[in-house]
Amino acid sequence: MWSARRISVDYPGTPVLEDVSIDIAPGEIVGLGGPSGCGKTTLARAMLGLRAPHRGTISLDGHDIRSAPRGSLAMLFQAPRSATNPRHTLRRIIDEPQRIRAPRGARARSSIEETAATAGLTPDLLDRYPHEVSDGQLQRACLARALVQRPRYLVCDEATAMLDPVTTATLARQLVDHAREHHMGILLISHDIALLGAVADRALSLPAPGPAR
Ligand SMILES: Nc1ncnc2c1ncn2[C@@H]1O[C@H](COP(=O)(O)OP(=O)(O)OP(=O)(O)O)[C@@H](O)[C@H]1O
Repeated sequence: MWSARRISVDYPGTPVLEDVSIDIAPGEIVGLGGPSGCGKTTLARAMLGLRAPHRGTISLDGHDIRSAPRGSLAMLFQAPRSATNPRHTLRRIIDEPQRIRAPRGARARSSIEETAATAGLTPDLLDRYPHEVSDGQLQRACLARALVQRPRYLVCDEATAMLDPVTTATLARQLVDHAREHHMGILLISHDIALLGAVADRALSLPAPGPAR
């Protein structure tokens, strides 16, 4: 179980999250909505251990998130072009987490092809550079990069916002299938209520920012 328990997070001079709790079980897809600026990305960053709450705890299987094994959590961002190196092929982009952990090796190579296929990428695209593929194809490479280490939990932060509805639906379906098969929990952040309704097991909403909070 991946949990935030009664967390509060501030940026200097800006209280963002106040007493927020959330649990995500293995294989569960939890939607997170709410108006712009309400703190969805901030909650995701806290859940990933990238921003410490000033109150409350974040844990993975009951242990503090800071001791989570490397590769157990992954994140898929909104804009693939700003999340990838334009000088690297898609193959190298997908391989990046493994290159950091275990340089070279046949096992890594074969899992790239496999993971790319899971993310809906055909092998002929793997030797292309980001400027030679569409946004949707590049986002699939980012998804493959996120999945290549078999994370136990994944955050998707508006990850389909720049894709057309058909590509979004296909990508979401592939992601859900993967999550079910590998018992991977997903925190799915989106403004798209229809997407959350179609894909999430349940959805939460953060309140609007403002003095009333
Ligand atoms: N690094 C930062 N420093 C200071 N304030 C920040 C920082 N990052 C975000 N904020 C502020 O925190 C609040 C919540 O931002 P956050 O990005 O978490 O909201 P969000 O719900 O994800 O918004 P959106 O739906 O527009 O992406 C906003 O008021 C934002 O301006």
